[in-house]
Amino acid sequence: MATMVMTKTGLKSISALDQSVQPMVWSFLEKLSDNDESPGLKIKPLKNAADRRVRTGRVNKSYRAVLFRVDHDGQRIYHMVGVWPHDEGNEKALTSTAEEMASSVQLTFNAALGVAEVTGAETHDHAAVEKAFQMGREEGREEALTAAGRRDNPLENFSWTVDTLVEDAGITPRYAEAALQANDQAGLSAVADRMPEVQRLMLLELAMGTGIAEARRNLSLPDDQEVQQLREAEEEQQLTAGARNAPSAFSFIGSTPEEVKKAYNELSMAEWQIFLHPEQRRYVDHRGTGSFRLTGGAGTGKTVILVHRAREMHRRSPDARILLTTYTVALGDSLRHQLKQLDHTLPQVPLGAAGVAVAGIDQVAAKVLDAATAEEKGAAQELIFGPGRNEFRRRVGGPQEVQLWKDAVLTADPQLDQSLTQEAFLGQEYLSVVLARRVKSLEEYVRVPRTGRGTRLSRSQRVELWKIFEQFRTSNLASDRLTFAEVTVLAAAILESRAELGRGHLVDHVLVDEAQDFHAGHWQLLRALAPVRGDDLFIAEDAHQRIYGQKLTLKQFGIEIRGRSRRLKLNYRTTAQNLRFAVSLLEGEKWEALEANADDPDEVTSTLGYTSILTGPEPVIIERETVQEEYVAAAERIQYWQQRGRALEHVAVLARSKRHMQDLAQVLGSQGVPAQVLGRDSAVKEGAVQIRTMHAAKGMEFQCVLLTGVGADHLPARYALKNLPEAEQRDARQRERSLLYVAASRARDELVVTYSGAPSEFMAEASTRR
Ligand SMILES: Nc1ncnc2c1ncn2[C@@H]1O[C@H](COP(=O)(O)OP(=O)(O)OP(=O)(O)O)[C@@H](O)[C@H]1O
Repeated sequence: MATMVMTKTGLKSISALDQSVQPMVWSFLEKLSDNDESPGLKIKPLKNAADRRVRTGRVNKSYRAVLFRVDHDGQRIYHMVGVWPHDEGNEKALTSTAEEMASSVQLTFNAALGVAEVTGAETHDHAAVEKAFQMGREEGREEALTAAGRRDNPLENFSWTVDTLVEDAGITPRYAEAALQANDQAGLSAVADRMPEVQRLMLLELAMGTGIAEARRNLSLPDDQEVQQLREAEEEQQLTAGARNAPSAFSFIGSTPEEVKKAYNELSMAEWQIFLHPEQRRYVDHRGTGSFRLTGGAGTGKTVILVHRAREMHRRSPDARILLTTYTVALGDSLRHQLKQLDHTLPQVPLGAAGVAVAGIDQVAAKVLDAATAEEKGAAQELIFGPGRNEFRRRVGGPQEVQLWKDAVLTADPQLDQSLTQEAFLGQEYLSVVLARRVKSLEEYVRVPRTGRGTRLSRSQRVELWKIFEQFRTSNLASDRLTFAEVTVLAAAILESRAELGRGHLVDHVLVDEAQDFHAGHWQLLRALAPVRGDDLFIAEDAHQRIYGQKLTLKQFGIEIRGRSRRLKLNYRTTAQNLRFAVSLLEGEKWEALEANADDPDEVTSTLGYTSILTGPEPVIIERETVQEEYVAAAERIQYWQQRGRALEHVAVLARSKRHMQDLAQVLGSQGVPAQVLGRDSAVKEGAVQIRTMHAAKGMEFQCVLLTGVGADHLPARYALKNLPEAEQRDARQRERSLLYVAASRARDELVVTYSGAPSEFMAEASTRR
């Protein structure tokens, strides 16, 4: 029996194959691990190969697998390099043939890093190289690697030379030279793209400003002593140990046919499911003494880590009750889908059962409340609202809640400045002060600390405001209504009192995604869900993506993350070009995370060192005089993408407000572009572009994104700022800026921004920084 190792290039080449061929590759690997001498496999060495270990094997009539065979210490290992067309009958093939690949690839030991690597594959990857050059030409410029223009190569800031890159960082000399010649981050990513995996990750670490020793730690590379020992070992041992030392490039998928089959059944073809970055792996496995916070820009893999971590925690403790939660129901659905994709055998269970439960945080609150006894509900109501009874039948939020605030202001008729009677201000004050502090009377409200609230209030203003709050509550009580925010604090109160009565907690561990948007009620609920102990809460957030909530201090909810917080910098979604654009929208603003790092308060919200592993065309900005012309230009761009083979359903057209979506659909339709207007939960149809609001694109990603309406008239949206007190206006403006960042960072490959009239102030400011 032989051990099967999947290389990252191997996985990529398999996922590029037709769906009907992919299972044949896995069945080939299964048979190979059982008996590599089976004649049907046709395992053959190749004459004149660059590496004597190389073998080809028959997947089917048209495809051959390319593998390395390593025999060490009585054990046989096959490294899957990939699957390509067989040369017979494929003379005109555009892609490389298996035989061409097999003749050039080598499995080598990188003596500086102590890892094995596959080299030589890129010289035959005609299709990828051609695509990169074509992309560059179509955008009217050379490929980023050789692009002229502003020099902004991050390596230059750290005085790297070819010699130090080669000797200390283990980079192959020709890549070291190319990396130092790159004009900018995008050029560097283009070079990195061609490099063996561990070298690539090392180069990106250096580009983020990490020193060699730290980079080695981040990449979980072996220490000096081990590398030294391996340097002196025989080659077969170097390659065997070197593959284990490089889990980001090689993954051991099994040493029996059953194990290989299990790997196939558990894993689909997505890279993130098999090759986690060593740093991601560390956070998946992290065990701590309390809560932990992971922060990082859009696309740095926070969700991927949470999903893996949920599975890992379940594997370690099958009896543990784990909750994976996020901001909305739709994002919860997407988490559920990703978890299933990662491991369809993992039990997804109802809240509070052993296994992993996945739900939006408001769903969790509703479930707790709905499952509570009448007695528990009564006690919680008493604690939050004071006397009175409500059956908790009707739930309100959104525009309905806005109307209720308007009605309450009209009825209460307070003596207040207009800015203090805006629904946005009242809703925040009610949530962050009245509900969060469980204020039940005027006496309590005039005395309660309002920490973190920007707008100061005098005693008499509080007296007038309380009239509105009281009216709001009285009318809701009479009509049997609860706001979603009220549901969260009631649910928290129910869980707290159960714990106080010694009846335990609902779950053991909570994993939170999109935490930057959670409000005070959500945090109370999260704290009450799990007992305070090791790994109780694992929180993923990005302060730059706060588009709903306000900055809060977690300590006030009994959540202590100081000293237990880390930032991710490597972006897996967005190309270097799009990332630079998105980040330029953020700079020049003061950002605050849920909690600063004690030793470096600005670290959490810094964008310093954000780096992308991908490269592509520069974002395109299209300016037109009128909205109609703008939308027509959008349609033309979509047609251009379509001509280049993009499937329309992978194109997202994002708008600031719902009311623009129908207009967009109408103009796109009139230009012959099929379009679908989607809400958060709508299913996507094939063959039509997706029109969504920028808000609804949160947490999602698309191959191509068209950001429309990024003009001064729409961003920031006037209605979002109207008549608010000054401090609230600042927050609201920041949320609008974040919204643009969220929307811009949804693009995987290509980003186009359109506006009519003058550009948004956010764009104008950013263009001076790019
Ligand atoms: N190790 C990896 N290998 C390959 N792809 C990865 C890896 N980690 C993450 N990705 C991919 O990068 C993209 C972004 O990941 P993810 O959604 O987890 O980021 P995020 O930090 O949660 O983003 P956002 O904050 O914007 O929601 C996804 O397409 C994901 O599959």
